[in-house]
Amino acid sequence: MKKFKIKPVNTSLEQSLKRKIDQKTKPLGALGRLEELALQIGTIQQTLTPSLSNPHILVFAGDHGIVEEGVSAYPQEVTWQMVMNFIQGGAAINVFCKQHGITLNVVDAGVNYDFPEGLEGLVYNKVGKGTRNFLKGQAMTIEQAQRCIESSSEIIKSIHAKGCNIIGFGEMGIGNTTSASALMSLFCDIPVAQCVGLGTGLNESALQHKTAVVTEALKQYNKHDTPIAMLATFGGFEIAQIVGAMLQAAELGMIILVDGFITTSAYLVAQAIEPAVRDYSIFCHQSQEKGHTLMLQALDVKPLLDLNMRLGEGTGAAVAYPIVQSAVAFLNQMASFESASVSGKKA
Ligand SMILES: O=C(O)c1ccc[n+]([C@@H]2O[C@H](COP(=O)([O-])O)[C@@H](O)[C@H]2O)c1
Ligand SMILES: Cc1cc2nc[nH]c2cc1C
Repeated sequence: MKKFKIKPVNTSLEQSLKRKIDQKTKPLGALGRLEELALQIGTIQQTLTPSLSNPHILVFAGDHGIVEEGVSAYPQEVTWQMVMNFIQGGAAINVFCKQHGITLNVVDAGVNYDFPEGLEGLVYNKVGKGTRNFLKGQAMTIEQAQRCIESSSEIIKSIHAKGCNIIGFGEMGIGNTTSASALMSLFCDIPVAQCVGLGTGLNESALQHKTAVVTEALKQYNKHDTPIAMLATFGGFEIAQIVGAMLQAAELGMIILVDGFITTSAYLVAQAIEPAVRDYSIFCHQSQEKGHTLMLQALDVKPLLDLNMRLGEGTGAAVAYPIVQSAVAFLNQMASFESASVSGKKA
């Protein structure tokens, strides 16, 4: 198994960054969460003048054998059809990436479809044509999970080599909220019923069925399983590739933008493998998918946005990006009390 060397961020600059933030022409603390972001980014980059360069969002796509159990409101072919939509520029994530100057890459991590060769904008990294139904055995082999992690880490290295220092992750995969719910229940130790939600839009009776499917599947869990074994048993190829991508991005000191419910489930696995991935991660939004609130609470993190979104694709990360830009911009560009000759707080 590939080992990632993720350094917890060095906090020695924290005091100087705080001082710089406090000297800006504003009441102390008045930029709220933007101040926390500026501090985090300055600490990640070890500078009082951080910058964001060549932002990317990667959408990992994969199919799920568990859809045989009737756990999604949409048919499996939507996964490949949406991949084509991403490539043609017509999805929500295309619109938001274009709006904010973010480069979008789409990765076929394991879609159950043979894409024609040479599609521009598609990264061919298929590890299997969809996972197996995890009600009937492991979704993928440990070897496949490892291959996902290793191959996606290579994708991140090549993007980093193009000068990218901030990267968001999104996903596309009919059925993947079922995997994410199973992972959440295991990694957060939260009862299944609180982890399962409507996904793309189930009705009440289908929700009960989905809950029963996850409950039954989790009987396979063995408490001696490693995070990789848990990922292989209940995950998806796109989820596993996001795990490798996050770990590699953190090793390279990049800022990681975490999207919604499924992406955060990948983060749970990444953090279980290497806890220091936390220092590099920004939790962009609170998805409307039921389990996401508890998942974020279990992680003790507060997302930047709560817009009732539940799309995935990295859309929460894309919409949060300008907020991250604002944090870096105020730190670099605002005047200080001294430079602008503004009186500071009364003693
Ligand atoms: O990101 C989220 O929070 C989110 C919440 C619910 C659904 N989704 C998207 O919907 C798909 C999975 O839903 P489902 O019902 O098929 O499991 C998948 O393509 C996800 O990108 C995404
Ligand atoms: C249409 C559609 C678009 C999506 N994008 C991410 N998940 C999705 C699920 C569906 C069904």
